[in-house]
Amino acid sequence: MIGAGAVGENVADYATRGGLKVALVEAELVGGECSYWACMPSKALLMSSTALNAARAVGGAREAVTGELDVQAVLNRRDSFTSNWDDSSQAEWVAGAGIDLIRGHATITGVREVTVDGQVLTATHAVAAVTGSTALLPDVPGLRDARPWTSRDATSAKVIPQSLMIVGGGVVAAEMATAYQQLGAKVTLAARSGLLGGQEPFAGEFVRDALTDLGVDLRLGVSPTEVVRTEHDLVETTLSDGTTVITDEILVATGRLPRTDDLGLENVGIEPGDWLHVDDTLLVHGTDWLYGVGDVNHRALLTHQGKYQARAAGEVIAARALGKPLQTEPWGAHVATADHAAVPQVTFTSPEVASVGLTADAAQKQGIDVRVVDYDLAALAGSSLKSDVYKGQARIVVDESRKVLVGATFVGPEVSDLLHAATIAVVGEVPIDRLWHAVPSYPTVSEIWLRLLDAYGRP
Ligand SMILES: Cc1cc2nc3c(=O)[nH]c(=O)nc-3n(C[C@H](O)[C@H](O)[C@H](O)COP(=O)(O)OP(=O)(O)OC[C@H]3O[C@@H](n4cnc5c(N)ncnc54)[C@H](O)[C@@H]3O)c2cc1C
Ligand SMILES: NC(=O)c1ccc[n+]([C@@H]2O[C@H](COP(=O)([O-])OP(=O)(O)OC[C@H]3O[C@@H](n4cnc5c(N)ncnc54)[C@H](O)[C@@H]3O)[C@@H](O)[C@H]2O)c1
Repeated sequence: MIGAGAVGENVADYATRGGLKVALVEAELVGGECSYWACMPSKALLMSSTALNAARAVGGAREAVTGELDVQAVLNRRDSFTSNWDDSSQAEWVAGAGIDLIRGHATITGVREVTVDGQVLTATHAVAAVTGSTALLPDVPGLRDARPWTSRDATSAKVIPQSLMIVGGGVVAAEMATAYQQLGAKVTLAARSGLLGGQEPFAGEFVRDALTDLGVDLRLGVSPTEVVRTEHDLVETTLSDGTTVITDEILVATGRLPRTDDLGLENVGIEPGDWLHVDDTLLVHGTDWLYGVGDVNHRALLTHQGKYQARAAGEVIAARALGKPLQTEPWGAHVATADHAAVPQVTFTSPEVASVGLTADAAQKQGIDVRVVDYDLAALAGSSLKSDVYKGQARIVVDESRKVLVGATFVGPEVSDLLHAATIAVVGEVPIDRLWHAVPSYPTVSEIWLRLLDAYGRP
C-alpha cells in the first residue's frame, strides 16, 4: 500500500484481516491529511464557535454567556486533536494491526514493484495507490510568489491573522471563512460563482446569508486576476471586477489535484499527474494488480467514503489473491456502489449543510421522474426548542416511478445528525409507504421526516 492516510490504513487493515501480508509506505505522517491538516483540525477550529452560538440561541443559557471565545484555547484544543502533528499513536495502531510500516517516498518502478529509498519491494498480488490529493493553486499572476496559504496552513496556523482573503466558494472556503471570521480575522471571500456549487441552491444561499451576518465580506462572481505580496508583508489581491483587497494572508481553496505526479506511474504506462481511473472494485483500468482508493480516484473526496472504498478494496484484493468468491454485483461486499448513488456529505458551516444522493437538478439530468418536497425546518416543535432563532430548510428528492428517495438535503444548526437516516432511506431504497412507519420521536428535529411525508401526501 502506498499512502497511510485514513484510507490507506483501512485498505491495509482489511487486506491483512483477509489473510494477506501487507507493507504500508508513508512519506509524511501516518493518518494523512484528515488527521493533521483537514477534517479534524478544521472541525476543531469550528466547534467552539458552534457551541457558543448554540448557547447564545437559547434563552436562559444566553444570559449565562458573559465572555467571548477564547481563541488560544481553541487553538490548543485543535493541537490536541492533531496530537501536535505527532503520528506515533497512529504508527502504533498500524503495528498492532500486524501491518509493516515503511517510512519514505514510494515510487512504482514496475508491475507489482515499488521502490522506497532504493529498497525494492515486490508484491505477490497487488499494489494500492492511496496517495490522496493536494491543494490546487490556480494560474493567477503573482499568486505563487505571494506565499499563499493552502488548507494545510489554514488548519495548522498558530496565530489568527487580522485579515484573511479566501479564494474559492467550495467546502474548504465556506468552512474556513466561518471559522476564521469567528476566531477574529476580518475575512473577505472571493468566489467565481455562488457558494457550495453542486449542492441544492438553497444550501449555498443559507450559507451566504449566514456568512454575511457574521461580517464576512463576500465577493461573488469574481476571481483574482493578480496577487502581490507587498514590501510590508501584506497581500494585495486584485479581483476581476477591478477592486483590490489588502489582507495579511491569502488562503487558496480552489479544489484539489491528485498526488500522482511523482508516483512513477509512467513506468507502468499510466499518465502521471492524473486522477486514477478505477472500476467499482477500485482496480485501475487496464491493470490487474494496481488499485486506486480514496481521494486519488476522484470518486468522492471525503474520508468516510474513502474508508468505505477501502473496505471493498482491502477485501477484494485478499479475495482475488486467495481465490475466494467475489461479490461484485451492485451493492456486493467487494464494490463501492454507494459512490454512484448515496455519498453523504456534511459542510460544518453555521448553519450546517448535510446532503446525500442526488440534488433535484442532478436527478432530472439523469432522466429520473423527479418530485421535490421542501419543508421549513424552523416550523417544528423540536427546532423551536433547540434554538430561539432557528433557521433551516429540508428537501427530499423522490423518484416518482419507484416511490423512493434518491436525495435529501438539510440546512440548519446540527442537521449533520439527521443525515444518516436519509442515507439509509436512499441506500435501502425504502418505499415511501414504508417510511410512514418509521416514527420520529417528539419533540425532535427528526420530526422533519413526518412533515416531509405529510407534504408529499398519504399513499
Ligand atoms: C480542509 C479540509 C477539510 C476536510 N474536511 C473533511 C471532513 O470534515 N470530512 C470528510 O469526510 N472529509 C474532509 N476532507 C477530505 C479528506 O481530508 C480527504 O477525503 C481524505 O483525507 C482522503 O484520504 P486519503 O487517505 O485518500 O488521502 P490522504 O489523507 O491525503 O493520505 C494520502 C497519504 O499518502 C501519502 N503519500 C502520497 N504520496 C506518497 C508516496 N509516493 N509515497 C508514500 N506516501 C505517499 C501522503 O503523505 C498521505 O499521508 C477535508 C479536506 C480538506 C482539505
Ligand atoms: N466537511 C467536509 O466534508 C469537507 C470539508 C472540506 C473539504 N472537503 C473535501 O475537500 C475537497 C476540496 O475542497 P475545496 O473547497 O478545495 O474544493 P471544491 O472543489 O469543493 O471547491 C472549489 C471552489 O473554488 C472555486 N474556484 C476554482 N477556481 C477559482 C478561481 N480561480 N477563482 C475563484 N474561485 C475559484 C470553484 O468555483 C469552487 O467553488 C472537496 O471536494 C470536499 O469533498 C470536505
